[in-house]
Amino acid sequence: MTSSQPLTVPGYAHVYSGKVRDLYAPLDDSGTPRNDQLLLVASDRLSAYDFVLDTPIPDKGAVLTQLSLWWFERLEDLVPNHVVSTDVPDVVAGRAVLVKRLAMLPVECVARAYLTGGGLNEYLADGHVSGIALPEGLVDGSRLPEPVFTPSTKAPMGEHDQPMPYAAVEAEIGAPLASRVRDLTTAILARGNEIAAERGILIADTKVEFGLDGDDVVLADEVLTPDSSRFWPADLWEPGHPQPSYDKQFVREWLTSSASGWDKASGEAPPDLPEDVIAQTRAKYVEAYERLTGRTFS
Ligand SMILES: C[C@H](c1ccccc1)n1cc(-c2ncnc(N)c2C#N)cn1
Repeated sequence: MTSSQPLTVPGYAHVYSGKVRDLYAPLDDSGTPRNDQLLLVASDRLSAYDFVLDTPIPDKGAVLTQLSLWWFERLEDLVPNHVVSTDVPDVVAGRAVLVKRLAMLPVECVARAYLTGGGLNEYLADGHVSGIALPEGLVDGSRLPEPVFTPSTKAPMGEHDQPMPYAAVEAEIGAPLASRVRDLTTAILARGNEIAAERGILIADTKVEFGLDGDDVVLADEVLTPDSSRFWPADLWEPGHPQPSYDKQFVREWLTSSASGWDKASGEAPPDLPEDVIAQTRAKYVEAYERLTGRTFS
């Protein structure tokens, strides 16, 4: 199998591939794809600087899948989720989840507890983020008084999501649903930080996706993973400059060092990662999982 062809999963038909995850549909007895469930498969692929690196990070897919399942359990009092089963084919054991197929809302629901990235750029331009006025004097990494909802569009693969004014969310999905997903998104991040901070991790921001099951709003996709969120080591938090990434710092530092021979501005794909960077990055994913869940990754 070349890296460009999706994995064959017995009993499932490939539906879609994202940067680091793939979607499959279960087949019914006649071999026809069912329309009531999906299989979400997390790969070991890692995305950095808008490139999907050729070098996989062993067990990344499994660690992030198990972490997301742990968070779903801890968020069930806030919102139901789409998980149906973790009984999946051996070829994707531990890194796939059978989920209920939902009518997905066309909004990337982002909440920010700390100011950085695109939110910081918006703030520096006019003191607001997503149209919400923030206190003066904030800098890169500043903690916000409370999590802020900063939705964006669902851009096609390879393009960047665009900030979506709250009024546009209301126009798209209606005011009641917009209010519901805003409140849920900020509550999920607040809950995540309550738990993560006790374990030495700050979750600066997160992206969640919701779908509808009839009239019910259901939490979908993955939740509070280092792929959907910015994880920062709490002991290194220092507002005023870019914070080190909990999980991607080794990759970023090597890729931007002279050792890689890569020029980020060149537009060329990054080189393969050396074994030590792969091992260190794997260890950080496992460490984040074990610190947050208190479980041993196996
Ligand atoms: C963006 C994301 C994706 C995940 C994994 C790989 C590529 C894309 N995605 C999720 C759905 C989706 N559709 C219907 N029901 C659902 N429960 C879900 C979910 N989750 C569609 N796309």
